[in-house]
Amino acid sequence: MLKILSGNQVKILDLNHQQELGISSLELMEKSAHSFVEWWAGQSFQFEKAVAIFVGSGNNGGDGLAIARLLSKGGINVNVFTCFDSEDKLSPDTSTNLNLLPAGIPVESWTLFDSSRYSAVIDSFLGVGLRGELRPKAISIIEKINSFLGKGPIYSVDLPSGLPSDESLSNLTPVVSASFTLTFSFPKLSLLFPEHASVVGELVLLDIGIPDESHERLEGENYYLQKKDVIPLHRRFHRFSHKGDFGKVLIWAGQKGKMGAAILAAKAALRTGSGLVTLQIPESERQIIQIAVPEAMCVFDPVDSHDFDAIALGPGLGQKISVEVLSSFFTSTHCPLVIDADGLNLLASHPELIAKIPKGSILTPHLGEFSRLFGTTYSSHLDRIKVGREFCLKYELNLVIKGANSAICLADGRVIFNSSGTKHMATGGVGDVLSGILVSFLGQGYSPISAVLCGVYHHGLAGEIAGSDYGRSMIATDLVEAIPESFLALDID
Ligand SMILES: NC(=O)C1=CN([C@@H]2O[C@H](COP(=O)(O)OP(=O)(O)OC[C@H]3O[C@@H](n4cnc5c(N)ncnc54)[C@H](OP(=O)(O)O)[C@@H]3O)[C@@H](O)[C@H]2O)[C@@H](O)CC1
Ligand SMILES: Nc1ncnc2c1ncn2[C@@H]1O[C@H](COP(=O)(O)OP(=O)(O)O)[C@@H](O)[C@H]1O
Ligand SMILES: [K+]
Repeated sequence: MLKILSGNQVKILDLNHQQELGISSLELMEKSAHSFVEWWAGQSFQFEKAVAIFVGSGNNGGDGLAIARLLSKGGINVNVFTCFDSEDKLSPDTSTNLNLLPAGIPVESWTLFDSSRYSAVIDSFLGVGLRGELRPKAISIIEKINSFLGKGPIYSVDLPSGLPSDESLSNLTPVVSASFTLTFSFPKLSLLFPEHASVVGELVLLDIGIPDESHERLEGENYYLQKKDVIPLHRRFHRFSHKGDFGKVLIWAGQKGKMGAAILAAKAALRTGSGLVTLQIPESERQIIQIAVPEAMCVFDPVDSHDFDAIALGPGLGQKISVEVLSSFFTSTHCPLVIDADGLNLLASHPELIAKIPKGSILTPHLGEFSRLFGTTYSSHLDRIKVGREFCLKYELNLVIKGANSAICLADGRVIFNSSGTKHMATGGVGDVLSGILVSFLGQGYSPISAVLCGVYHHGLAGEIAGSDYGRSMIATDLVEAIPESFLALDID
């Protein structure tokens, strides 16, 4: 899995890579620029006017100068705007790239930028080298770049200029507001925080040939989960596999008026491959379930949890369950649980129960549920992750902090950011689907860590697949129906 490094570690990563493979920093810069331009070529952009490229004096600026040269070579009209006072200040590779710039490309000071004369802007002013508070001139440059907002797309190279790589900012005014951020090698931590969504825009990760193992050798506990990581985590079944092998799961969900949550979770569990799905629901609501999900069975009284391989608790459940019932359920249950929605709200009201949750269980709060559970309204994702990580280590639980790039805090202390998903998933019931997927993997005998990684990844991928068909009209049911395609995409049968 790809380790997310800090901005400070990038230089060490580059140096190690140079020493091991004999690739110079200049060659790495060239690779970065090539990966940017290749992505650009794949987008088939058609711009009437020129592309403005803002370049700083560090290596981020060097990337921009190499990009300017390559785009110009490809027939694109580019104009370079320098954000430095004198060429003496340039990093060595940036200086080399300035000298390599073809004579025909206009090079002017950033102060001369007139936003009406360009179709697009490339922001390669500041990258991971930003340190401390922005200086007044840098703020003016960022404001100049942002004067282009509303006139066309802004493509930020590595990071939106002004955004520190590892911090959470409460005030985003002096940060470039990118339409796309194209980041090299690994996503910088701050690009994954919801509070920065408005400046990061669409996030694109560009491979520059540094293998995951080179990242792994450096310190850190944050990772980025991709398709290649989850494929080997899947269990393979054979010709003689029977429904018992695929697990018996219980979903304790639903109340009058909220049976949709139970239906979505049950369908998702079945589509993920569960052998047998049983719903624990109020008896008055049984007909809804038996008609909507004929494959599922129903029980109406508390059951013997030993009869199940995994149990999900919470979707649409309401909060009328007594603390005594919940406490004895946790104490008598030995299989791992998935706890979502009202299950989490009940825990928030009775935090003394947390210690009784079976080890390895998966809790899936969205940001609101997270704040309720941890008793404070968090505005910084960095704080959420820190608190979530300590919680998981203390109680040996796994926590999915849901949203774009859901952050998965594992019981072993790692924090894993998911790469799959789409904004079209922000619609009611999509979280219930996740509960069904997760309990299904647990029931199929996946370890809690494999279940949470496979589950969160498939959920996002199914969201992407359904989103590409339905766009903003996508509903949670579409995501359930896309689960089969997400297995096909990973070649899992
Ligand atoms: N493996 C990879 O990821 C690869 C990374 N590569 C690229 O290198 C980039 C990192 O380059 P880097 O280290 O040279 O730093 P960079 O972001 O250009 O910033 C330095 C500039 O910021 C300025 N500055 C700093 N603080 C400031 C402040 N508070 N307020 C105002 N200004 C401030 C500082 O000014 P100075 O303090 O020197 O006056 C200097 O001008 C990385 O993001 C990626 O794009 C690729 O080329 C190769 C592979
Ligand atoms: N913008 C987004 N990008 C990617 N995934 C998203 C986005 N918004 C929501 N999601 C995902 O959709 C699900 C929503 O869950 P939740 O808020 O519990 O919904 P509900 O309670 O309506 O079922 C989560 O898994 C979350 O990660
Ligand atoms: K930048």
